[in-house]
Amino acid sequence: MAHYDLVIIGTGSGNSLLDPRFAGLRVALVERGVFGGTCLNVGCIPTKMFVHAADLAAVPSTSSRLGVDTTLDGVRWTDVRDRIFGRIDPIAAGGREYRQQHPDNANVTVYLGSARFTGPRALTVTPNDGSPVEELTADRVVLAAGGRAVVPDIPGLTEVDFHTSDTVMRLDELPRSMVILGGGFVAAEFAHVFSAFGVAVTVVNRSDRLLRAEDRDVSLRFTELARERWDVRLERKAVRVERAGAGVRLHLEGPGGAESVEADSLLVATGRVPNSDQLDVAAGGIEVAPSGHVLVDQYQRTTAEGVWALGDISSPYELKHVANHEARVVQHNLLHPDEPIASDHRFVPHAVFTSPQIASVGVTEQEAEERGLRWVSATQAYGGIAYGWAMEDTTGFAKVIADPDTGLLLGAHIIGPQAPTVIQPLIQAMSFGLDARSMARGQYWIHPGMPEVVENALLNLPLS
Ligand SMILES: Cc1cc2nc3c(=O)[nH]c(=O)nc-3n(C[C@H](O)[C@H](O)[C@H](O)COP(=O)(O)OP(=O)(O)OC[C@H]3O[C@@H](n4cnc5c(N)ncnc54)[C@H](O)[C@@H]3O)c2cc1C
Ligand SMILES: NC(=O)c1ccc[n+]([C@@H]2O[C@H](COP(=O)([O-])OP(=O)(O)OC[C@H]3O[C@@H](n4cnc5c(N)ncnc54)[C@H](O)[C@@H]3O)[C@@H](O)[C@H]2O)c1
Repeated sequence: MAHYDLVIIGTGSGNSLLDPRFAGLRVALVERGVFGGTCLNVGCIPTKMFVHAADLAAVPSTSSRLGVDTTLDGVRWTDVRDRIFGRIDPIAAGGREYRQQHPDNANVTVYLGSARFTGPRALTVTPNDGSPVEELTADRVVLAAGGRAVVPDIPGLTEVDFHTSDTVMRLDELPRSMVILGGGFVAAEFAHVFSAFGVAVTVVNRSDRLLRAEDRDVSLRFTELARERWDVRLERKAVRVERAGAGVRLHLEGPGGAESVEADSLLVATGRVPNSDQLDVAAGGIEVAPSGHVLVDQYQRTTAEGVWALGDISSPYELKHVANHEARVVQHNLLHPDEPIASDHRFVPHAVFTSPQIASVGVTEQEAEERGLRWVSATQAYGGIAYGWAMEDTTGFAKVIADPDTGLLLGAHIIGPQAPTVIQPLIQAMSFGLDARSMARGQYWIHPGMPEVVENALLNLPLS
């Protein structure tokens, strides 16, 4: 049995905890999969690299409106794929080698295997290479073991070849058609990527609109635009899956009765669950929410003494910038146990890198209503600002929500070009308590820049 000062489970955001300040501690780092975790290997980074390529491939579908006729001569899928993973895979391997071999990490032992609790701060690690199970104990443990894609219990699903976000980016060739089950982040981003590359995409969704968690107007606008690009089947329940030649057939039930949809490939994009069950955290005295997320306090401490958690295993946000923030909090609290700092989850933004892009921070109008807040809102179309004219944009808008008395921003929701970039000054204003009027009139806004959509939305607010 090996004893450590600190055991970290998971090398996504968990790997970023270690720096020279931990050199005096005996540390074990446990990883069962590819070093670097979800964001680097199968999440944010490769998806956005595919999205950028897809945006280029989509240019001909929009440029002729502006009098510029272009054509897409082809998408060399394997070149797109190999450029992306040719960049990412060496980073993952380099990260592992650095922890395993570099003198900076003389105090770090890397275990490549699956960790599981057997008692308070006591674990087994089952090595990936089949060597004997190791037992570890530690003074302190950090859970950074993330989550995994959910595979719903649909009859026949496990008998066909299907993909999740873990595998779909490494396809050998582009399919002619793809059915995507789900209507959230992953579905919206991959539907854009594959359809821009020429794949006929069908999206099957349970509810009556896509990206349902977004502001209602954003979700409705996105659904309307999605229906123009993809075969979108709403309010459908997948009841059975079967092979159809080399592809798959999904049997659906919906408002119009029974129907089926066939495609060369199937992408299951129905959410993620935390990996707390596979770690058997209960054996470590660690409590979880009904969703499986490990319960943490404001300092990222779990219910077990000496055990911290961060990122997707404990955070319902399931976003990398949240995991990074929480990792910095845990890092500080491990180094300075007598002066702990709290995580700040007040203004957590997110973006969906689909087409058009979507970004959001703070409450929606629906949430403001439910919470009984005093609020006003205003909207500005991209089409009403100069850069929107340049792009001939007819569908994008920015919505801001504010307290009518103080002018403090409560939320912002943008659908349109560069939404994740355009929203950033609003996140800053909310984070630093800048009111809408000061924000709009207390600074220059570059003319004619895209952020004028934000300036005008702010000026449109009916503040008292
Ligand atoms: C397709 C996709 C696209 C995404 N795009 C974005 C985006 O654009 N922006 C954004 O903010 N977020 C995005 N996310 C979410 C983001 O990737 C996650 O929020 C983030 O990676 C979580 O980091 P983490 O450190 O908590 O967990 P992870 O990065 O998942 O790391 C957990 C690690 O723990 C390991 N592990 C798990 N169980 C065990 C065990 N028992 N023993 C040993 N090791 C174990 C895993 O192998 C993994 O390497 C995306 C996610 C997906 C799936
Ligand atoms: N740009 C980003 O930040 C980004 C991109 C991708 C993923 N992510 C993260 O990854 C997480 C997972 O993404 P996701 O799209 O898989 O989840 P999601 O929660 O966004 O969407 C899941 C979708 O699947 C549907 N669904 C759930 N169970 C179903 C079932 N049994 N049958 C049919 N439909 C079902 C839901 O109605 C929903 O439409 C997200 O929570 C997000 O935080 C973030």
